[in-house]
Formats: sequence, structure tokens, C-alpha cells
Amino acid sequence: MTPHSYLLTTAQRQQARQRAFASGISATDLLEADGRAAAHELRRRWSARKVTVLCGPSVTGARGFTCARHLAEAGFTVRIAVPGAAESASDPAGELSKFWSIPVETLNSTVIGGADLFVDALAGAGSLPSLLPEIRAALARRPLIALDIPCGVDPDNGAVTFDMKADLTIAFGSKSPGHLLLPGRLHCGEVVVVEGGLSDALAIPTEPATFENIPALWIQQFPWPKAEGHKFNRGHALICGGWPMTGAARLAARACARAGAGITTLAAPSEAMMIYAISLESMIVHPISLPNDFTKLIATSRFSGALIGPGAEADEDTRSRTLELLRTGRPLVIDAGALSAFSDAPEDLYAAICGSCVLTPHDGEFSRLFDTGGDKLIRARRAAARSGAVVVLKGADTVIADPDGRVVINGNAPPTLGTAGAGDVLAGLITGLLSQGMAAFPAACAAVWLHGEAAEAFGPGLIAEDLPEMLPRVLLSLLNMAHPAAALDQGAV
Ligand SMILES: NC(=O)C1=CN([C@@H]2O[C@H](COP(=O)(O)OP(=O)(O)OC[C@H]3O[C@@H](n4cnc5c(N)ncnc54)[C@H](O)[C@@H]3O)[C@@H](O)[C@H]2O)[C@@H](O)CC1
Ligand SMILES: Nc1ncnc2c1ncn2[C@@H]1O[C@H](COP(=O)(O)OP(=O)(O)O)[C@@H](O)[C@H]1O
Ligand SMILES: [K+]
Repeated sequence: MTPHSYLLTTAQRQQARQRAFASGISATDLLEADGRAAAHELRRRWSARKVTVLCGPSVTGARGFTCARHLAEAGFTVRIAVPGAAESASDPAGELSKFWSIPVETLNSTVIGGADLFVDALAGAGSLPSLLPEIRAALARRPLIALDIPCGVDPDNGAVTFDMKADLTIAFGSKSPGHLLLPGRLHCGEVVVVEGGLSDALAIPTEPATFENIPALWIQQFPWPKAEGHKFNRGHALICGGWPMTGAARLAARACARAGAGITTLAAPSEAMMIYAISLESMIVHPISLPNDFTKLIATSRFSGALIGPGAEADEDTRSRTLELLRTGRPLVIDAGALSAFSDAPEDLYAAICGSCVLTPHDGEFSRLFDTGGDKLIRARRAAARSGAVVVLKGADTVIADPDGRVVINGNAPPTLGTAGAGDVLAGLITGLLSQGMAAFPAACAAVWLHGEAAEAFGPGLIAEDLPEMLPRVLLSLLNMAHPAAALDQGAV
């Protein structure tokens, strides 16, 4: 099985099943394999005990039945409960029931009582049962294992209709967007992917492709220093500094240099020249005082990637500098104040974007530039298509969208990142990778992953200053991954 990180929507799973049927695989074959894999995963974690399996009227419910049988065969004491009349039990293949020796009971508080373990096989494409509060309360008292996705979580967008939290979620073949997007992710507990009945060859979806952010997606494009390299050909990044908020661009500059840029240059308002020069020892600081100093700097500098926005005022100056940088056609990250500078006329920004460009809005900045309708995947995809830039829509479940429709959802960021300046560090990281020639989409994905890893590696008490300092450790572990991962056949971004 080739590891991959495709995230499948309900429709894509349905299409994959149809492809399987067309190739001669029966529904029973698929359900048998899925149920067996789920039971195997459960048996790895729990010895034989009393388990009640809650089966809904859906494919998930049918997986619950086969899982229940495999558990019974392995010595578990199994009860099966269905919401509504017991006769409505799900048997999509019309032939599974001949394998059931376990009576099907109607879901109520009695069936729930006495179990050591619950399996939630209520989800799926069918209608969601609304579970009585006392049943939900009983379920919360024992380990709850969801098949596919917990009941109440929309697998396509992570929307949650009611509060039922699993301790473990067993997904078949691949995860779904709802396992990673908030709030759904918070209801899944640990998510484990088991190999069910569908082979990868059948499951690989048609467009639009959505992935979980794992290094295998971009590690082959990661810019490691080369033996013949020197500071002038390792990437020259230009960071536009602000005033009076100087911390943001300084954090970005340190992250950019740590990401491997050979030279990091600061364009600093002359009032702040000394602050930048003193705190960034290895960097070249250019004072900007006269209006055309900036124009002269970008005309003479051989920068290969730039960042504008952290600590910048959302004003006309920032706006015109952003447009100037875009006109150079060189890779550019637009963040914070430089995004907000286009609040009045986002179309001017879209029209000026060409080539390699990454926008890094949080929700507030996003809403000033883009249509906020729809779920996070829809919003990010639409914004990337509309602007022509790679859009990094930040948050606990950061979504990275390429204008071509591909989307990556990030899952490794800890909540300690919700601290002032963390976004500035991320913008600097992306700039560092872009300036070394990495393409915008993989650079954005790699930076978001490194950012999450750095925060996780630091642990509690994190402030933004700690993030660039954790990068060496995180880069070392990435370097150790690089060699074996390069051999994998991945759907690279
Ligand atoms: N040390 C420094 O110099 C620092 C400077 N910073 C700079 O401060 C400037 C202002 O940035 P802000 O983002 O604070 O202000 P903004 O005013 O641009 O955005 C914040 C507004 O957006 C809303 N919002 C909605 N969703 C949000 C979300 N998910 N995260 C954050 N806000 C959300 C907030 O409620 C608030 O009204 C930027 O230039 C930034 O680079 C900050 O990054 C912090 C550190
Ligand atoms: N609860 C959270 N869990 C994980 N990551 C988070 C969380 N809150 C914020 N982040 C991340 O931290 C960063 C915050 O950036 P931003 O909102 O621009 O703040 P700032 O302007 O202070 O730098 C983003 O990369 C965001 O994805
Ligand atoms: K920011």
C-alpha cells in the first residue's frame, strides 16, 4: 500500500465504490474487509469484553455489522443496536444478514447499559439519528470508537450537528476533510486509517484533490544547502520592515534566515534603522527615508523572494510598495498590513498578482479581501482561484489552496501558536523557502508544517521568539526523513 494523504469527500468515496463494483468487487467484499480491519484495530487495543455496536442505516452501519461479527468471533460479548425499529437494520448488499447471528436490538438506555466499549457506526451518507441526551450521556462514560467519522460530524467540512465525542476514529483507506477541519477534528479523538476493502488504485479521487499536510507531499522539493552553494546563490530574501511595530518583521526575518535563505535584507524605515540593525546581527539593513529609496532598493537588489506586511500600516504607502514588488514578478509573500491595505479595492490586488505569490490571511484579514461564504475549503479554494495566488487561510486547521484547485489541510499545529507574532514567523518561513526557489504551493505547505512542528517541539510556554530557534531541531528531523521519503511515490504538490 503506497502511503498517501488524500482526503476523500463523501462523493469521492461513493465514486470509488462505484469503480470497485464496476471492476467486479461486490459490496459484501468491501464491507467484509472494512469490518474485519476495524475489528482487528479494536483487538489491538482492547482484550475481549462487552461491546455494544450502534449501527445506522448507511454503509457505515453495515461496516458496524461486519465489525460486530468479527468481534464476536474473537470472543467479545457483542450487542447490536439500531436507532428506530430493529427491522430497519442496514444491509445494503441484501445478503449480509445471513452472516449475523447476533440479534439486532432497538437503541435505548437498556442496550447501552453494561457495555465496556461502544462502537459508533451511526455516521455515513444517510440521515443522522438524533440520539436522546441520556443515551449520549451513557456513551460518554465508556471508550467510544467511531467507524468512518463520529456521528454528528460532516465528513466533508467538519461541521458538527451535535455533541458526541469519540476517543478513537477508524477511517477506511484514507481520512476525510472532516477529520482535520474544526470543529469536527475535536470530536474524532485519535484518528487511525486502516486498509479496508478499497485499494488505493480505486480510491484515488478525481478532482478536486485535497490532502493532509505531510512532508511526503513536498519533501522532494525542499531546498537543502548544496555543496557548491554559497550565500549569493542560496536565496536572497527582502523583508519590508514596519514602524513603530518593528517586532513583526524582525520575527519574520529570523524565521526566513533559519529557513535557509543565504542573505536576508531588511528594508527599514530610517527611524527604526538602529532597532533592526542591532537586533538582526547577520542581516543587511537598508534605511528607507525618501519616497523613492524603496524603488531604488528593489531596482538594485538581486532579491529572489520578498515579504511585505508584518508590522506595516494598512495605508497607501504599503499598498503602492506591494504593487511595486508585484511588478518585479519575483516571488512574494503578502501578509498582515499589506493584505488589509487592499480592503477598499481587493480587485486591484487580484489584478496585480502574477507569478509566485502567497497570501497569508487570518480570518479577519481574509474577510477584508474575499467572499466569506461556504466552508473553509470552499473559501480558500475560491480565494486562490480569484486572486491567482496561493492562499494560506490560517487557524488551528490552516488550509492552503493553490489557484489550480489543489488544497492541503494542516493538522500538526498546537494551540500554543495562538500567540502574538506567530503569523509573522510563518510569513518569514514561507519567504525563506520561496527565496531559495521552492515553488509557492509546496513552500507554503512546508512552512506551515515546520511552524506546527516547531511549536509542538517547544511545548508549553511558547512565544513567537521561540519558533525560529526551534527550527534547527525540526529541520534536522526533516532531513532525516528526506532520504527514505524520497523513494515513495507520492502525489507531490
Ligand atoms: N511584535 C509585533 O510587532 C507584532 C506585530 N503584529 C502586527 O500587528 C498588525 C495587526 O495585526 P492583527 O492581526 O493583530 O490586526 P488586524 O486588525 O489586522 O486583524 C485583527 C482583527 O481581525 C479579527 N479576526 C478575525 N478572525 C481572526 C483570527 N483568526 N485571528 C486574528 N484576528 C482575527 C479580530 O477580531 C480583529 O478585529 C500586523 O501588521 C501584524 O504583523 C502582530 O503580528 C503581533 C506582533
Ligand atoms: N488554536 C490554534 N491552533 C493552532 N494554530 C493556531 C491557533 N491559533 C493560531 N494559530 C496559528 O498561529 C498563527 C497566528 O497568526 P496571526 O493570526 O497572523 O497572528 P499574529 O499577527 O500575532 O502573528 C497562524 O499561523 C495560525 O494558524
Ligand atoms: K500577522
